[in-house]
Amino acid sequence: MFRAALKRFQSKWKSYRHRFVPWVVLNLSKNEKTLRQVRGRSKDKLLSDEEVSGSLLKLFRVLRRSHGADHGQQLRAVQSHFLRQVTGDEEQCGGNPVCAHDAMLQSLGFCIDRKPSTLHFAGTGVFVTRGFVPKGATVAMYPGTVYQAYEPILLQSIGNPFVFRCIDGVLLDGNDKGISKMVFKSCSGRDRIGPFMMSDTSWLTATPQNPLAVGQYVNNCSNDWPANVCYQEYDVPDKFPIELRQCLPNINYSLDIQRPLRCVVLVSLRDIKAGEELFSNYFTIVR
Ligand SMILES: C[S@@+](CC[C@H](N)C(=O)[O-])C[C@H]1O[C@@H](n2cnc3c(N)ncnc32)[C@H](O)[C@@H]1O
Repeated sequence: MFRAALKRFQSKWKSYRHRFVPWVVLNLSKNEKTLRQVRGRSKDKLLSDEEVSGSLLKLFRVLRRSHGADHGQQLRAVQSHFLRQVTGDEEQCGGNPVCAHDAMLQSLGFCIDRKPSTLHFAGTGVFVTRGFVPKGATVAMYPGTVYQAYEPILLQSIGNPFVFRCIDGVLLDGNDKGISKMVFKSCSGRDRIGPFMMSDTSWLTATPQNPLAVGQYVNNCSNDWPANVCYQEYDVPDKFPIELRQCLPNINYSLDIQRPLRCVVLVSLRDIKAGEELFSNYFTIVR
């Protein structure tokens, strides 16, 4: 009898696609109405991988171009920073010489950023701060270390609400503190090809260079606040330009993984205006 109950539990558990394990255990019964159901894995993708690549490349190219301009501008930026301190004027974009948010607005037509959530006791959330997000846009990325289903993550996952699970069991640890942060930095320092880094570590700070990389802070929807974005897996294609991989906020935990890098993006389910908070669905059932 126990075995039958265990089997039933296992098959129900396996049908969940995305889950932040502690959250699901504690809240599933409260939020049954907000479950997202899809017919099969292939039906779950709202955007093709090519469309996701298209948006990322558009942003990354602008970011890299402005970064290239950085070197020439750095001295001027330091001078103007000093001047602003003297005159008391406010700096834009946390003091970055070139504003990542401007690059985002220019390339994607909107900006997102972290702010206290609209929901009580939900901590930080992610908001559209400028521009307009049309339905079916790549709105954010879920940063973090990528663990294959068979790799150990026990230590990093204890009390960690940022461990995201894909349907194939791949895990993304998007925690920007403690041991998770140390692991990401160490893997990122390890992987480089020639002069090129293979990932971006700035999502671990308050001012990510890739402003999309705040998706781990998107809160779960509720009955009053329906989901306006959903998660979608994106395997980085081989042809993704090597010099732009340094903008990707994901890295494999192990060096010798023989499959494309797994990223997860958030896609808008409807048009979203400036001022609105992003809400995803922490529970998706694949039937
Ligand atoms: C992936 S984190 C999201 C970021 C989180 N808000 C923060 O500030 O760190 C998931 C955690 O956010 C909180 N959270 C997410 N959605 C929520 C909601 N609808 N109501 C209350 N808390 C929520 C829960 O504490 C959950 O464990």
